[in-house]
Amino acid sequence: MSLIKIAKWSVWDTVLPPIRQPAYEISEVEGKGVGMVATRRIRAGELLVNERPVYAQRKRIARPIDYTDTNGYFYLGAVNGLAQASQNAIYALKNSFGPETHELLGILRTNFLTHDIAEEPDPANDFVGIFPTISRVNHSCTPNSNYYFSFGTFSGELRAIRDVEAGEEITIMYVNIAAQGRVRRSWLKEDYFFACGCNTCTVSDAEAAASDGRRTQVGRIIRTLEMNPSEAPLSQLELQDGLNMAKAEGLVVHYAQILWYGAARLARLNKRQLAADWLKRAKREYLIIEGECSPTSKALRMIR
Ligand SMILES: C[S@@+](CC[C@H](N)C(=O)[O-])C[C@H]1O[C@@H](n2cnc3c(N)ncnc32)[C@H](O)[C@@H]1O
Repeated sequence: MSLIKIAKWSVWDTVLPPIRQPAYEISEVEGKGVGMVATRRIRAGELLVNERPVYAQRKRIARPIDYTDTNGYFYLGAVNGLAQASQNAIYALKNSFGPETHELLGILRTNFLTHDIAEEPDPANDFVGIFPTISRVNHSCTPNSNYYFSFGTFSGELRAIRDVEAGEEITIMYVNIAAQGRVRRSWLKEDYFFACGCNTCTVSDAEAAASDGRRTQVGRIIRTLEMNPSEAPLSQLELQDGLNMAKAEGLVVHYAQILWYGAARLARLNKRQLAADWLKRAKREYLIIEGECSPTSKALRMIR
């Protein structure tokens, strides 16, 4: 994708819809730096933030060898060319990396969120960007909100995925939360430098083992479905179990994915009535997690 092509995107003429009733404040959250906290009751599906990235790049860039993590030159060159307001927004963000990493690079790596650069997402060509407000949202292994990148408006969107009470912290997932607790915590420590103390990570050993079992199952079912939903070697019972486990774990996004992909498998198994019911439910769930303009929500629009 060339820069000239990107500069000509009609999306730059679109004005992002204003958020009429702000629902949060950015304030200190004990042991986490700052975070986003609800200032009123929020309903599942409510759009909390929509913003364009102030900086974006390919996730993996080949760098000349004289550009190191310590001198940060490569990134300085790019960021120094941005408008002053964008630079200020970047430098105001948290840096969780130590002194061996250049400050700017530390800030970028602490706050990057992945986004798409084409209508059809290309996992082999991931892009990452800096979204000054959404970057303030902390992690939970059972988050109450979802970060979604809308290619149509080229903006990051933050939506509540369940009802949130005033005073509750707004959270998203930084890593694959269908992984086992031990694995999630090692990723979070390695990439974000914190020990996760969320409700899911601070239960008894017996509860943790049960949760790990359910999450592993949910992860396996989604990976199997994603490859080829209708031909996935999964029975109706396994799909139903996966759905129940996603629900029990509060994994709202995974729950929606099992409904959506699982419906194709159910149709292939000749469970047409159930498949139709799952599509109806998937439609409701995708409106909550991604809003009405996402490709999946659009595909589900005709479902009554
Ligand atoms: C993208 S920033 C989030 C906002 C950040 N708390 C701040 O003060 O700007 C990511 C960093 O926030 C902190 N963080 C995020 N989630 C956390 C959590 N659940 N517990 C402790 N620290 C967390 C870690 O320092 C992490 O590297």
